[in-house]
Amino acid sequence: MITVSNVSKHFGDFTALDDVSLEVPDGSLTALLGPSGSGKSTLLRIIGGLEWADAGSVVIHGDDVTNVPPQKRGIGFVFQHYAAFKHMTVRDNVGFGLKIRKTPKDKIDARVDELLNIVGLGGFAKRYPSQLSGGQRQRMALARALAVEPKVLLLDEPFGALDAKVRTELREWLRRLHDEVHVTTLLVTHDQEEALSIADNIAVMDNAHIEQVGGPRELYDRPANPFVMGFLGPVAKVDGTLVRPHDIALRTQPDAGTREAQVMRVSHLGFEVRVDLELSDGKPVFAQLTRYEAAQLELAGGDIVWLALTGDSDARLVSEDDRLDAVA
Ligand SMILES: Nc1ncnc2c1ncn2[C@@H]1O[C@H](COP(=O)(O)OP(=O)(O)OP(=O)(O)O)[C@@H](O)[C@H]1O
Repeated sequence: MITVSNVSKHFGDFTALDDVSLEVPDGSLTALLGPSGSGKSTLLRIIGGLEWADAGSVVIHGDDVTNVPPQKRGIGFVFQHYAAFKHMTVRDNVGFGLKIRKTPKDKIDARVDELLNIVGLGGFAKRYPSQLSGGQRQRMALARALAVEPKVLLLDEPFGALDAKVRTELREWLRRLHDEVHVTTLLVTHDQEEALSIADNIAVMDNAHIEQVGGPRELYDRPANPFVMGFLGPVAKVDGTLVRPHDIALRTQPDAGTREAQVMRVSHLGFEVRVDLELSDGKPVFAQLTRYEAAQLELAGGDIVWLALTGDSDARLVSEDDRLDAVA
């Protein structure tokens, strides 16, 4: 377990972390999720010892490491732009940490072979980093970080510089890798889909604070506040109630509790159909239907429909914040 207690960090008079506490369970893949500038990397770097906290403590597996230098914390790091040794082969890059720890050569070779197989680079040992794709390089970085058997793996947007398709492949690969090696992992990402799809546990950050910690489903279904709700998925606002647009049903007849609206536009997005509407007070709102629901309603621009809120009422929040009138 990593336990962060009451950590604060300032850069001049700017507050990057304000009294932040977090527990990362043993063996979990936990994501630090939040917008740019929310303090995710700063928190990760403080856990790793690359940055000092102004106040608070960091305990890793029972040891207070608050004043321990990074190389003595038992941590593996991977950053967005991985600094590989260009003049060394993949084998030597991955084995580097073991070599400087004076591990016998046969042991290094065996461990590097094992790791290269785990990260799917079995046939690449003799290549140089420049002969790898961006995704392969990041997998090499993971192998190198894992080589010294770290207690904790810290990943700062490890796939951030790769194109969307490779990023999706690598995130699934990371999840499988984690299921295999079980090392306690903290992943910084600003991508809610990435966090929801691979993390066991997500800490949502905003503005130097952790807003909520929970499993993906819990955060999506029971967000603690409008920020978490809006950051994890689309939100529609109907008369001060924030709902997921797929929790809005459209009816062709009024009923108790329904709300009249006019269809402005119907967009077919594959399985999903997005219906943009205008409420009678002129406020925009949108609903997400399945293509089957939409086909049954035969909606077209200009139609008058009635909105009903469906789904779990815990998944709704009440907010008078006008910035959330129509968040796409
Ligand atoms: N060394 C520094 N000196 C001054 N300000 C800094 C320093 N490092 C970070 N900051 C500021 O602290 C805030 C938090 O930065 P941090 O990198 O932790 O955010 P982040 O959530 O990881 O964002 P991103 O996703 O953009 O990396 C930012 O406003 C940043 O400008």
